[in-house]
Amino acid sequence: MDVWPADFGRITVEETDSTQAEAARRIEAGQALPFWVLAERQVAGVGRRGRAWSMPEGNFAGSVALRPGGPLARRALRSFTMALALRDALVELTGQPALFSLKWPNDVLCRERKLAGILLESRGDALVIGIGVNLVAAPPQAALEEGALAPIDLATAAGIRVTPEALLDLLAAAFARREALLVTEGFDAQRREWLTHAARLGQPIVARLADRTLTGRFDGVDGEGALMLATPEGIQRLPAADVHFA
Ligand SMILES: O=C(O)CCCC[C@@H]1SC[C@@H]2NC(=O)N[C@@H]21
Repeated sequence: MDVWPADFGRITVEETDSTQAEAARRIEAGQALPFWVLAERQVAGVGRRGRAWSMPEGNFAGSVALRPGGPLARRALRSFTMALALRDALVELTGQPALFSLKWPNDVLCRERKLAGILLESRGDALVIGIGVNLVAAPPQAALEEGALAPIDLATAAGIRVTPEALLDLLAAAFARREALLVTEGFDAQRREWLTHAARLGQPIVARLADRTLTGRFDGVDGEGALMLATPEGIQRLPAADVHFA
């Protein structure tokens, strides 16, 4: 049984608009960092690129606020740290490592469907990382954007019912462990580990950018977390994109 990481606070709220906004308000109010905030109900969750994130009761909606220090670009590497930590927790809960893979930049998949999303937001010198996990229910495909990866929930995919609190116990411990390793050893070990779990590595993918869509082979992730896409015009380095499986 993992123990709660000593220096992280833990706040549980019955209902909030978004745990991202809740964490931001608490930082503003002087709450000591780092801390986790977990919501039993989240009524206005946000996803990447301003999308809405629906959260049926029983699913996991939580955010961790920390002050990572270092340059802004390196803060974003926590999306890999968090994805690995979430995978650790899910493997520990299910005992089924083969079920879970990682999709660049920061989704956790189960049976190649979207199980969880991670959102990073800066609040001054603090970083707030939000995690949404479909524990008991997934949104209907019709509620998602066209071309979005089909969602799945853990209860259906792995036949196991997990409470948000039980997931947080393991996730917080795994994240604290991996965050400490990121700080002491740097990104490369996590980059390489992330790649061993990456979905569609070496396979065709589609990367949608603000102004164009590129098709190519997913060739890896560089030392700053950018996606490397091999196209007929050569290797393209993409710091940000929406990835779709071809
Ligand atoms: O678009 C994504 O894939 C990221 C989704 C992140 C959702 C989580 S749920 C907890 C936290 N609070 C929010 O409002 N969003 C994040």
